[in-house]
Amino acid sequence: MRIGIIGAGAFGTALGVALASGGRAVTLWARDAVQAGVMRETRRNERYLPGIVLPENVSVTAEKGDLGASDTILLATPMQRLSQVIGDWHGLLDGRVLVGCAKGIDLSTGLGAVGIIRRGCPNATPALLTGPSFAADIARGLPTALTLAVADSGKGEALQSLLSTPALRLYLTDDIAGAELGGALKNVIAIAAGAVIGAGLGDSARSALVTRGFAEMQRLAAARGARPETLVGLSGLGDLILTCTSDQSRNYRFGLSLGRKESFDPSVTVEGAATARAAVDLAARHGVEMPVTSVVADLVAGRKSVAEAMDTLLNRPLRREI
Ligand SMILES: NC(=O)C1=CN([C@@H]2O[C@H](COP(=O)(O)OP(=O)(O)OC[C@H]3O[C@@H](n4cnc5c(N)ncnc54)[C@H](O)[C@@H]3O)[C@@H](O)[C@H]2O)C=CC1
Ligand SMILES: O=C(CO)COP(=O)(O)O
Repeated sequence: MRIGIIGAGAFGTALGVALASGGRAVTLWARDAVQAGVMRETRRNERYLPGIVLPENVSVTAEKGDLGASDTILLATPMQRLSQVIGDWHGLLDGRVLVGCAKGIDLSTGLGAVGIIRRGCPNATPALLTGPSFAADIARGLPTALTLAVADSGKGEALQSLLSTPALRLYLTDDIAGAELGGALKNVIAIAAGAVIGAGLGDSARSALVTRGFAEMQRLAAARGARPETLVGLSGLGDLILTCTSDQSRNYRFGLSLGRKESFDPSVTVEGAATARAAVDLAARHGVEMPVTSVVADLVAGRKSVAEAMDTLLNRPLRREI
């Protein structure tokens, strides 16, 4: 069975490498025919995943039809592009097993990856692959554990074995809302964590912010029907810890640049920037307080400086912890 992957960026390529190294045949689709050609020739993706060699059983293509042989297709494009990708590919995708790999909340609908897949491809079996994993770690075959969220547990188990390898260990859940929101909101908190460190406010401040940020992630997730235990699992707390503490994270590095008042390459995918805005809207709809997310949205939009954002948080009325 050939696994298809749409999106030959860092994560799509890394998953292709990991699955192929685990013995699966993979078709990796890149939207740029020139990039696909270079990848086929050099067996590398130097722009997005430098230093990694593509195994022979990864076939790189820019032809959509080449994905027709794959019953299971991973969607590895950024969140704010997913709706468009599903629209472009609708004829080929509907009815297949579609695994969303994007972390975020769609700005125009407030939906997560599974919600976008369900809306665009009602006859597909949607799933979400999320959790703590840097593309470079996965591609190097380092041990990684992720959450696979699938509503139908029978289909979920089949997919879990198909996408697990000796180094890539998938844990199954049917809590789609919890998995979607954990992965989406941790990126917003990672921007805040980076900003605090970048501005020189210290590790104690970062820990406070990450913990209070986690409290608001849990509040919004509960309001959206997620199970509390999902938020303390790999897709929530696990990914929050990783992203708020590692320079490998683009969201964290973007936060660092805000804190240091440095510029940041706008072509780099920073999912938490748009998701902060989307989460503020969602929180307002549910009457949930999200002060950290709200100041991140202000920071990203240039409405507040890091100093003003910290003042806003520190001047909130004192309250009980829980
Ligand atoms: N890089 C990482 O370590 C991880 C990334 N993710 C998630 O995976 C998703 C994708 O991220 P990355 O691969 O890292 O981003 P990236 O920036 O490395 O690559 C994005 C890819 O999507 C393609 N793309 C963009 N718009 C497209 C469109 N309309 N149609 C087709 N292809 C399009 C780009 O050409 C590029 O190949 C994000 O939601 C990210 O949060 C999840 C776990 C780890
Ligand atoms: O989702 C990730 C780690 O789990 C990747 O984080 P960044 O998108 O911040 O690089």
